[in-house]
Amino acid sequence: MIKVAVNGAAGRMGGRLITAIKETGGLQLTGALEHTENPMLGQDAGLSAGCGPLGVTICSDLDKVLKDTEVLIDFTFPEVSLRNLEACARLGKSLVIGSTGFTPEQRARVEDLARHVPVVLAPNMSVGVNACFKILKEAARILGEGFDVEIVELHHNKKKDSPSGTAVRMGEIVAEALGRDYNECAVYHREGMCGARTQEEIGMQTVRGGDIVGEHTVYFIGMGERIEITHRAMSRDMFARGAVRAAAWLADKTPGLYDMQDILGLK
Ligand SMILES: NC(=O)C1=CN([C@@H]2O[C@H](COP(=O)(O)OP(=O)(O)OC[C@H]3O[C@@H](n4cnc5c(N)ncnc54)[C@H](O)[C@@H]3O)[C@@H](O)[C@H]2O)C=CC1
Ligand SMILES: O=C(O)C1=N[C@H](C(=O)O)C[C@H](O)C1
Repeated sequence: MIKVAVNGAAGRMGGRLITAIKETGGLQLTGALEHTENPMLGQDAGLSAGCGPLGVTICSDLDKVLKDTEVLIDFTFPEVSLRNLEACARLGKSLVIGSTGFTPEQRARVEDLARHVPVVLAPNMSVGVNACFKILKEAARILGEGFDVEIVELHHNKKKDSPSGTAVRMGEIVAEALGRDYNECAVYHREGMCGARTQEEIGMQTVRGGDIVGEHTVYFIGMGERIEITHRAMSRDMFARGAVRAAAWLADKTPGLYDMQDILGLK
């Protein structure tokens, strides 16, 4: 049995992760962690997730949980995931990070710490989105400079980071395939007499509302024709199943920074 714990256990993803661990053979839930102020502290993690009692109490003692855990799964915030990665590096534990919104400096710190322990960092754990990443690279390569690229993402009204980690990754993939630097060509805002779009820019648009789980469309807009590559998430379960698959995959890996493309054999 691979011993797996979840950080952010009472969150939207936390509940789905606990359910996915319960439903996956060969994995055992060894801990459910939450913020010290979370009202679900002391509750059974399975009851909180809605999948029946599991005998694991939601707590905030990271070091205690890590002692009896091989892989931690963390869907919270970049600052929290980084702090937990430092603890994992200290104690020799593996970490799957689903949190999004990392700054370049935070991402560099993850890369640094991943020299000591195995880490998966992926803005989207779904098979469908990772297939889109592959398709986008090929589409950008084929379509080249003659098509304007615009990316639109839609998410629920509680999402804190913008654009989504997935949309940024899509922008990076397209930019790289076109020989551009994403940080230089991404345009997040257009208002007033801002002038015509340049050929190089990649427009990044964000929509927030209601309970949208997550939608991403990359538009390749040419003269007289347009290609739209869209992924729509209908529930959070496939993100959770992807993360749990990543945790099982990571259990026997050597230290290093991996992503879902490694796990799915897409590299
Ligand atoms: N990589 C992927 O496939 C996906 C990534 N995400 C990302 O996962 C993250 C979480 O998303 P949601 O679950 O929707 O958010 P959420 O806000 O519902 O859950 C976050 C949980 O983390 C807890 N938390 C905050 N600080 C903590 C701390 N110091 N220690 C322990 N727990 C702490 C909160 O109390 C909350 O329960 C976001 O960054 C989101 O973008 C979401 C879905 C899929
Ligand atoms: O916050 C979310 O909900 C999601 N976040 C991820 C992202 O930022 O890309 C993945 C998914 O779209 C859901």
